[in-house]
Amino acid sequence: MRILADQNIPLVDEFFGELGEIRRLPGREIDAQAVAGCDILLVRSITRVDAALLAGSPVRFVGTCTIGTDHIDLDYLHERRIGFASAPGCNADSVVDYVLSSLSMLAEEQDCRLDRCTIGIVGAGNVGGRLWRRLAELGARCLVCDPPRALAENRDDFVDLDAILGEADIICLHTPLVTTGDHPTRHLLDAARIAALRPGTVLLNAGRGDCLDGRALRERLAEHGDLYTVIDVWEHEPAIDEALYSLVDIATPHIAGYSLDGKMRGTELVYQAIMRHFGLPARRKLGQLKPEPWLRKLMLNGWAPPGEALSLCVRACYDVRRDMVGFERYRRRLGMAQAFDRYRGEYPVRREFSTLRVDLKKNNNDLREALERFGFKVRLANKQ
Ligand SMILES: NC(=O)C1=CN([C@@H]2O[C@H](COP(=O)(O)OP(=O)(O)OC[C@H]3O[C@@H](n4cnc5c(N)ncnc54)[C@H](O)[C@@H]3O)[C@@H](O)[C@H]2O)C=CC1
Ligand SMILES: O=C(O)C(=O)[C@H](O)COP(=O)(O)O
Repeated sequence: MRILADQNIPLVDEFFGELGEIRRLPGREIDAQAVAGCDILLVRSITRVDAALLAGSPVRFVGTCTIGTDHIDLDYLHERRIGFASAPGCNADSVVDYVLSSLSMLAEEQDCRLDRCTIGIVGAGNVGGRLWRRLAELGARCLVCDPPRALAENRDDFVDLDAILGEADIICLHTPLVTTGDHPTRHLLDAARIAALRPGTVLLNAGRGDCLDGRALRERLAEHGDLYTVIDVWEHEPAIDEALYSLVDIATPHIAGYSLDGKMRGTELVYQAIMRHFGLPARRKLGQLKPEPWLRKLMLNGWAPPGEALSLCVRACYDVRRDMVGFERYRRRLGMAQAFDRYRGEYPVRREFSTLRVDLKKNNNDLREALERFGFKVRLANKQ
């Protein structure tokens, strides 16, 4: 079989080498000519997969090593009986780590505590659901909006979006981009809702750029400057609105899910789906291929102050400031659009919180619980 893969997908040789010949291209260069001679197409979110790309090609299977599928014309694949797989949940923990790193940083700057905040979560799937669990365990009050789940599961513990806008100190957007049906998300946060945000609200978007009206946000920030914003996903990536970028507190180039663990898990999930589709045994396992993290453990004294020790572990494992500063450095050198893609292509290795083990020399329940709630593994060293 002939396989064409986005060059930013890790472990392609290791997982797919046995299936045939592999060719790699930058995602934005995958065009109709490139797919003309391939049976399996492996993409990430920047390649639009539709009739314009695939008509007349021999492609029999499309895999996207991402959670989002808004770049894929699923109806077209279905009509043409082209097999398809995405990688649900693959990098959900990485996005949650990104959110916790960003919120911890803001909490530190503003001298406030997350467990005393009301946090609105919009979209409670793999990402929002896991964030909800971790924040609720931390003691934060969470208001969660997910109308499709509220309807399907007949639950009454969800609230509507406007209630969140009026009450939450922090609002985290984790919705997919949906343009049809009863619950579309394009400009879910539109000009009216952005105007309704209370001064001082922290607004974070790590879903899709189009879920939020960027122009309205830019106008509010330019006129009032009264929100804290964390924006990872943007309209018109990679040529994003520079004026908005310059007003945002934490601005990153769509890397919330970019841990090595999340990306490799995405490859493995698509590999498993392809082997199932073609009736072949899936012998390769990610466990055999994943490198050891370079920071495997930290040792803390039991009397470490929980707040400080927690933010030290967060920063040691993943400090969102690294990406803000790194992206800005690229932007100055290359200009926005090129910097956006290049930073992602050359993304430094990042590991999930769950890869870091924290050894506590003496038990300290508050610290142990806080670390575990953030996703770190904790071991009591004096019990070994
Ligand atoms: N910034 C990044 O690097 C990443 C971004 N993403 C984005 O995050 C999105 C969510 O990821 P998952 O949670 O894994 O997806 P998921 O499919 O598990 O969950 C999405 C949730 O959003 C809900 N939803 C749909 N329409 C809604 C609406 N109008 N209002 C409120 N909730 C609504 C769904 O019912 C579902 O529970 C992805 O579709 C992708 O676009 C995902 C991974 C990385
Ligand atoms: O998984 C998703 O959905 C994402 O948004 C990806 O993490 C984005 O990565 P790329 O597909 O743009 O490399």
